Amino acid sequence: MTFRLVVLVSGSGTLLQSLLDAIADGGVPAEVVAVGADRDGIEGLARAERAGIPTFVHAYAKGSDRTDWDAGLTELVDAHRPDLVVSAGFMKLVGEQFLARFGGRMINTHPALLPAFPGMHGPRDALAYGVKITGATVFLVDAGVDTGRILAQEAVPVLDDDTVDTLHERIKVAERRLLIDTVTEFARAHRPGQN
Ligand SMILES: Nc1nc2c(c(=O)[nH]1)N[C@@H](CN(C=O)c1ccc(C(=O)N[C@@H](CCC(=O)O)C(=O)O)cc1)CN2
Ligand SMILES: NCC(=O)N[C@@H]1O[C@H](COP(=O)([O-])[O-])[C@@H](O)[C@H]1O
Repeated sequence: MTFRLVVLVSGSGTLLQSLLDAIADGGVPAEVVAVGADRDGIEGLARAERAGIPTFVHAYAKGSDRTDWDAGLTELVDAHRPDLVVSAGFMKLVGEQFLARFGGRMINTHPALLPAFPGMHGPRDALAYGVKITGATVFLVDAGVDTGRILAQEAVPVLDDDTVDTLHERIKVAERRLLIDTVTEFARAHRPGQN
């Protein structure tokens, strides 16, 4: 039985791509059955379309009811019957309804060594603080902002001449490794004796 992944993205989707490549290479016993986004016109969705993977967009209109948005996202994701939801650069917080359905089986990758530098700007905040070591974290999503149980972490050095972009790119190399390893572990645990 296939281990079904729904991946949520908001941007360029390089983490999604690394997962797709690892699956295609036979390194991850899972399938991406859908890719969802909170905005249209992003490279993350184009990557999914090129790979022939169904996509959906569920945008949040500023000022509208966030609970309704969360319920809509829950149904859109649930329609694809995921075993695991992967937030790979998804820039929206999921709420109560989403977590009632997918709590314990939604992971997120974050570009900092949590609990340091949570939120939307991990690399920028680490650079501004002046730390010499930052990193990547994969964790189980809960109701807080980047407070869920940590599953894997990797340290990444900050270099003297780093910009936010050069630092973020170095962190993404670590994030890709952690994400592939974590998804593989989930998929293996789901199919005991078959891997
Ligand atoms: N309930 C949770 N949802 C999500 C988490 C989480 O830890 N708990 N992690 C994220 C990803 N994330 C960082 O890792 C993150 C994403 C978004 C935000 C945020 O403050 N978003 C705002 C505005 C976003 C926008 O500009 O569109 C919002 O959602 O209103 C913080 C951290 C995945 N979801
Ligand atoms: N707080 C969430 C957050 O900062 N997410 C980050 O967005 C990037 C997405 O890259 P990608 O679009 O190239 O895959 C990744 O670094 C991911 O950790």
